[in-house]
Amino acid sequence: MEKHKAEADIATHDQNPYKIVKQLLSESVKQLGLDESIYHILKKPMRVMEVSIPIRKEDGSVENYTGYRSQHLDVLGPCKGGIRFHPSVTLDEVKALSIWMSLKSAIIELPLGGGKGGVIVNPEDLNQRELEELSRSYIRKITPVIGPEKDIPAPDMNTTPEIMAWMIDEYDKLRGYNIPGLITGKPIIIGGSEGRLDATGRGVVIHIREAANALNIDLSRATAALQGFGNVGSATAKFLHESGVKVVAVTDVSGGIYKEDGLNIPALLEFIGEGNVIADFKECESISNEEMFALPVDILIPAALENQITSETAPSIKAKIVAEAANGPTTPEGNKILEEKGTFIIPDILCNAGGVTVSYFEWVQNTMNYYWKEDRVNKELEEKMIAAFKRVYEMKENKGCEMRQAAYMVGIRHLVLALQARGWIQNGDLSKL
Ligand SMILES: NC(=O)C1=CN([C@@H]2O[C@H](COP(=O)(O)OP(=O)(O)OC[C@H]3O[C@@H](n4cnc5c(N)ncnc54)[C@H](O)[C@@H]3O)[C@@H](O)[C@H]2O)C=CC1
Ligand SMILES: O=C(O)CCC(=O)C(=O)O
Repeated sequence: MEKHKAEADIATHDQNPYKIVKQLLSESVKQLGLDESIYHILKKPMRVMEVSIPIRKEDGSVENYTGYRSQHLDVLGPCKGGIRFHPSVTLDEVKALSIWMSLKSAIIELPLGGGKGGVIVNPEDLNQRELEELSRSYIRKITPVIGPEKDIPAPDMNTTPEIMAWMIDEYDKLRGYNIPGLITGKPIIIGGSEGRLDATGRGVVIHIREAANALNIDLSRATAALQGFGNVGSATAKFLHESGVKVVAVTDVSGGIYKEDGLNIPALLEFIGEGNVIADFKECESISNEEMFALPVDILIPAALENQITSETAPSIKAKIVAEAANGPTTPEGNKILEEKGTFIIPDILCNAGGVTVSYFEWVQNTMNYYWKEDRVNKELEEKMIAAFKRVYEMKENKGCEMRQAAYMVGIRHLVLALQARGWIQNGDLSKL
């Protein structure tokens, strides 16, 4: 076991998500009164794979892309987590995302570990054939480390059910038979789950509702602004609108739109569903991310990238609730500023856990080869989200800390109990847990 101090190991974190998550792990291990060795166990993924993915482009040239798969810890069950296609993917980002997956599953008490994958690529630079080749080739390269009992990928930024279908098809070809439990977030016709597409956004809005109840905020009079209108952002907007919340601003990579008396969310969903971008939606004012963060709304939802709420953007934020639908949207400096203002933060590892929860249901259905109706999926999702919110909120109240520390402590507590049961921690004093 390494003996050096956690503080020295972390050094300055700037905006590196791996350093940020290590800092949070270290603080939470200390706050739980656990031995520092627990931090040293949790800080490192158990396995990381880097692959090269040469693709023949349409013009005959070959481009060699880099991909990763990080498996953090499988003491609770097989690793699980999405695959991201994005030009800013780094190994440290994928490692951090895999640690967040472990914590997320532990908070929800799913029998799953944490995994995450990524390829450094801008999918907009590829045509459909090249994208399919990249997806199939990536899965071929990581085949030795994945499987329904080892590590189960799923969608994340810029990856879709169609991409999941290519990936599982490639894996099935290599293995020689149909293995639906390999990947979740698949199209329903080949074993996907009802409700998975909307699950992350549905979960985000359940947590917003629980937070609003705790803060005595009437959602039918509340306003919201959203960064990101992809899988997570669009579903979040839909359920917010259905809950009576007035969504006044939305941004995506093309730009942003604002309407003081509320955007027409059903029309916007239809418009985006037809392949358009936010910036082209008519009869609204244009707005930048920075302007949107500063709006006098009740709820602010980052649902795109990491490191959006920073020392620069946080001071202008007026929202009472920040619901982190994205992974890692707030830097430690941004977080400190929000906490000082008394903003209620629903941390990513709790807020966006609806996705992996329904992915878990999909994997269960694949294993049983028996498929649930959407009502059952949504009901069981709701139960798990409410129970997880309660666990984190109670930890916050008991320890007198903020929601983020509470979520880390709930996740770490669950992981530590599994480590102890497996004999990794011999004589640990876990009585305070
Ligand atoms: N898909 C899922 O089930 C889950 C996703 N997440 C997280 O949610 C976040 C979003 O993921 P998805 O919706 O799946 O990705 P997506 O690829 O479907 O959508 C991403 C959205 O972010 C927008 N975006 C990109 N750069 C932007 C910028 N600079 N400013 C404003 N908007 C920008 C894109 O235009 C797009 O609307 C990520 O952090 C992801 O890790 C978390 C849990 C589950
Ligand atoms: O659905 C899954 O298995 C994972 C979703 C994911 O990547 C995430 O929660 O960040």
